[in-house]
This record gives sequence, C-alpha cells and structure tokens, in this order.
Amino acid sequence: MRNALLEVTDLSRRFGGLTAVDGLNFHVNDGEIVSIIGPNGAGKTTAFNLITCIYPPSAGAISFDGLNLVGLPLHRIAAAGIGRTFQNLRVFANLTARENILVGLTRHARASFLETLFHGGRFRAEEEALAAEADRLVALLDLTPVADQLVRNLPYGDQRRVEIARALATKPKILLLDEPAAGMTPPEIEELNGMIRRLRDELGKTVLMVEHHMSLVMEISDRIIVMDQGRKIAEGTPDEVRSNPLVISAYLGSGVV
Ligand SMILES: Nc1ncnc2c1ncn2[C@@H]1O[C@H](COP(=O)(O)OP(=O)(O)OP(=O)(O)O)[C@@H](O)[C@H]1O
Repeated sequence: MRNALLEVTDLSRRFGGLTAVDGLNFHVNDGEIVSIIGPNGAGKTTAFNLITCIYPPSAGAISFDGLNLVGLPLHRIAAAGIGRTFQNLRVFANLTARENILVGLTRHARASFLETLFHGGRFRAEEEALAAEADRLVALLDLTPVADQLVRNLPYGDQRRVEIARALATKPKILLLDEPAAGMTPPEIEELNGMIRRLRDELGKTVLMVEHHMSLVMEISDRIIVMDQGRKIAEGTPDEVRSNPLVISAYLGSGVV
C-alpha cells in the first residue's frame, strides 16, 4: 500500500454549466515533486483552489496527511501543513523581502499580548528566533543581496522567490506552486529549478506544481499528471508522458517536448 501524503479522489467542481474539474484522481507521495500540466482552461488552478479550500468541491474527497480537507475553513490550511503560491504573484510590494517573510513567520509566533507590550524575555527570545529563521529562508532562496529592498523594486524572478519564501515560512509539508516560472527569464528558471530541488532534498518538502514551462517540468518532476477539459488524461514519469500519444495530441504538440 503506497503512502500518499495528498490523495484526491473523484474530485469535481462545477461553475454553473461548466465542469472545470471532472472526476479527478491523483495522489502525491511524501517527498515527491509532482507537476500538473495541461492546456489553458484544463482545470489545473481550480484543482489547486479545491485542495487549498478556496472553494468547496461539487463532489469528491481530498485527504492530506490523514486529514479530510473538504469543508476545512480556508484559514486552517496553513496550520494543516499546506503552503501555496499563486499564478498572479501575491506579495506585499511595499515591504522588503525580509519583512514579507517575517509576515509569514509571525503567524506562528506565540508571545502573549502583555509580553509583547513589555518586550519581556519570551518576546525577545521569540523575536530573535524569528529573525534567525527569516535569515535562513532569505539565504535558502538566494535573496541575501536583496533582503532589505522593497519587493516592488525587485526583478520579477526575485519577487517570485520572495513569495515562495513566505509560503515556506508557515512550515508546510507540501508546497503548491502555481506557475512558478511564469514571467521568468531562462537564467531565473534555471535558478528556480535548483531551488525547488533544494526544497525537497535539503528541507524534505513535497512539491506539487502547476507549470507550463515544459523543460522545467520534464527536468524536475518525479511524476507528471496531465489534465485536459477537467479530466486526467495521462500520468507518469516525464519519459512516459513525453511519449504518450494522448498527451501529444491534447497538449504538447510534436516538437514541443
Ligand atoms: N471561479 C470561476 N467561475 C467560473 N468559471 C471558472 C472559475 N474558475 C475557473 N473557471 C473556469 O474553469 C475552467 C478551468 O479553469 P482553470 O483556471 O482551472 O484552468 P487552468 O488549467 O488553470 O488554466 P490556465 O493554464 O490558463 O491557468 C475554465 O474554463 C475557467 O474559465
């Protein structure tokens, strides 16, 4: 019996007459890097929104680390161990990179209001621990040279890494990355590739990624799930997916991969 961290079973979501996700089944094992690919409108982001409880499914089940996610309030997703980035970058543009990370970290801070008010011992110790953790994430995401710059002044690739660092600040077991390479230059994508590997290999994170950038997907994924019109049409290793005729006709096109 396999040991799935995330298990999606017969998942569907309708919007009026449109079935955006249609009977989707897949799993992600602990420590895997799994990508979901498919043409525009295939239902990939909707699947992410269902897993992160942004809206409920019309049918089906989602289980994560033994927890039933269906019906879980949105604010409990981070505490459940799920971190996420968004297709349209969500960062605080007028805060620095380090401050963005600290916002994620302080959600877990434990000092009481009175301790905070009087800046007592526990508060100070916690503040130092948060600063050290922010430094660690800054270094991990190669953000050290730009840590104290306002995010709105950073190149796009750096802004995306700030968003990933902020998602990591909540100490997720799984990180859902929605098109992390979108808008990045080829060298930035190369860096992203190494960084996602480090998240898995050095921090033990499991990664589920929606991505259109095929060479990144093919290089980095242990397994790929292919969606088209709400359904899963194929699943397998990069080599299996690359040579699957259904995938080629639905999405990839002969010369793309
Ligand atoms: N909140 C919503 N209300 C109505 N329709 C929606 C909603 N969200 C998504 N859809 C529709 O569901 C379908 C799947 O959209 P989704 O964004 O999940 O696709 P996608 O595979 O992520 O596409 P892309 O690669 O372009 O991001 C589309 O037809 C989309 O218009």
